[in-house]
Amino acid sequence: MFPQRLDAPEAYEIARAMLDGFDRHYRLFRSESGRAKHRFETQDWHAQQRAQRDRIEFYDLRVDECIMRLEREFRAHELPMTVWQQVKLFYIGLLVNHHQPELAETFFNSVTTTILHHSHFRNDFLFILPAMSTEYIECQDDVLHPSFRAYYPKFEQLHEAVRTIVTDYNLHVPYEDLEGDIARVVEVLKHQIGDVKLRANFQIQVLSSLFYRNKGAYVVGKIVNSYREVPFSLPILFNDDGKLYIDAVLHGENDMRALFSFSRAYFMVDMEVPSAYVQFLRSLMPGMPRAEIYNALGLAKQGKTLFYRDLVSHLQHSTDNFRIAPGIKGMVMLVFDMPSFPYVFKIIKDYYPPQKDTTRELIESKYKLVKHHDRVGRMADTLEFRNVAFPRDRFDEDLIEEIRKFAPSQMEIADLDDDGEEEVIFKHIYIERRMIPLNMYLQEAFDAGLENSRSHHQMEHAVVEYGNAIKDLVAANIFPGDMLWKNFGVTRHGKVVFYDYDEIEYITDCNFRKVPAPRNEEDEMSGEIWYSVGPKDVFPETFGPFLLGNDAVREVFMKHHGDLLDSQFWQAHKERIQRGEVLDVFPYEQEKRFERKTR
Ligand SMILES: Nc1ncnc2c1ncn2[C@@H]1O[C@H](COP(=O)(O)OP(=O)(O)OP(=O)(O)O)[C@@H](O)[C@H]1O
Repeated sequence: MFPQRLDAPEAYEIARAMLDGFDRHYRLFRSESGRAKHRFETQDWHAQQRAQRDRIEFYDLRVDECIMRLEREFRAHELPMTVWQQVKLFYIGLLVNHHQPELAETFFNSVTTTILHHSHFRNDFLFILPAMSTEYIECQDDVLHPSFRAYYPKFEQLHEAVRTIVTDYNLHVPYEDLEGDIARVVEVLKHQIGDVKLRANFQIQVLSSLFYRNKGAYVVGKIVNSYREVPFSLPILFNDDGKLYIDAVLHGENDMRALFSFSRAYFMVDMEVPSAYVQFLRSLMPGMPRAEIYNALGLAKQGKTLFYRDLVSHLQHSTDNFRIAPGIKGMVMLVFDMPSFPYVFKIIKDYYPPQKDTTRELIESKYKLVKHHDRVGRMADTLEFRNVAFPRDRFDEDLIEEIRKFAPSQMEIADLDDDGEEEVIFKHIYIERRMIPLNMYLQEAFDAGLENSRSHHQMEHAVVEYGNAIKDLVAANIFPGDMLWKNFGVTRHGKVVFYDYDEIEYITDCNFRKVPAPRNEEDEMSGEIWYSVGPKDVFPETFGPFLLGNDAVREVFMKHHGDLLDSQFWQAHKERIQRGEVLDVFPYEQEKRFERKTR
């Protein structure tokens, strides 16, 4: 109901207090992101990774603070709905000319749903849809610092233009060989522009802030010529002498999507108007949902809001049902999907088989670990929802039965909004990108016959990528725990990504051991494990029998990744991590990197 009169005396003050809460959040978020430049310049990689982790918590902390203030000053949970409706109108008024209105609306939703203990479903005082536009936000103060900068060189001035672009970021560290780097960059850019006439609008646009993550800083931009746009990114890294160099030119939508993938840590970017960054990035990657772009920028709550809107809209424009996900069922997770929607939904079961010695809390803590950790392109990010509702009539019966059987505590079926239609409400659910489970991908190749060169290549690719995925995880101090094929998926770009987190451990917490030699014949003949095994003991040489039953798979695996069966490999990495070394894991293929004299 739209209030006819704004007659609640406290409504304006509450709206003001909420916006103050949000503004404080964004100020802190932005300054932490802004400090990434200094951490990069001083090569403080541990601090960079710590900041990436810590920043994820900022949002919930600020929401809690804001709720405490509203309770203290206004006894917020006792306020009637008529007051909240007026608060919302004042809040909208306060958002005129705001630079992050879409984030502030989401903040409003987070605060009010917590205070009112309501589900997200169809509350007319929430921002179910955005009230404020984010189009063209740039303000007068920002004229000197627009979200992106445009450079208009002539073809023969490209070298100077790239030099200006790079030096405009004002990094306080010298380059090892800037002119050489620029020459290499220009060569690739020229190739991308192609042998075409440069039109009057020919320009290079770059986002005004660098994108920082781990040990890299990235220029992100596009070349515009007539109606054609070529997205590109320049990764800037440090050499061993503490000098900078440009490592590659990434170009085209696929390269950009790999850079911004859901399987990597969030970027640190100093942004006054995040929606302008998102709009620019969307023009580089039209196929990437805005939700995932917000996530990649560290604005995960906004990502969640947009994801939910996309899902609701998808439900309105589709007719298929939620069903049990294809593949081998999980022992601790109940997984379902909808064929027309590229995500999977995961609920923690209430009961697990005896070999899974775990608890709901432990499983949640493992998922949280992954959220906070550098996912190095090898672990899928998850969105976490509580009390989320979907239409009952979009569920397959056997899925409902499966949930009733294995996760009854997680599901309620009710008509929430009294419209005569039932909803299925999930207490707690994880959502992540759908991939092809690696066991199914391999099976596809086996079924087509490995004598067929295409299927052989598919099998080989899967096995090599699987090993690469494990090695990247190891570099980032992650032991996947359960390394069976079924726990990995293949993305649309053919990358292998891990998604089963319930047995994940830090490499540094594991003891990598060789299987001891049998003490006697009895030991040798025993089918049982006769030696003592601690809870964190891992025996890499025992991985083989589970993974390598197929001869062709074994051959490829042993050729490329035999070291994974050697405890020494794991132990050496553990020691390296304990020494504090941070390895590079590049969000692009090795072949993309420039040849350099020293590296
Ligand atoms: N992101 C995904 N994309 C596609 N399928 C998935 C995805 N995540 C899970 N699945 C499917 O659901 C199954 C179970 O998922 P998951 O491995 O997360 O559950 P689990 O209970 O932890 O498994 P386990 O029994 O190995 O511990 C997978 O084997 C796979 O078939």
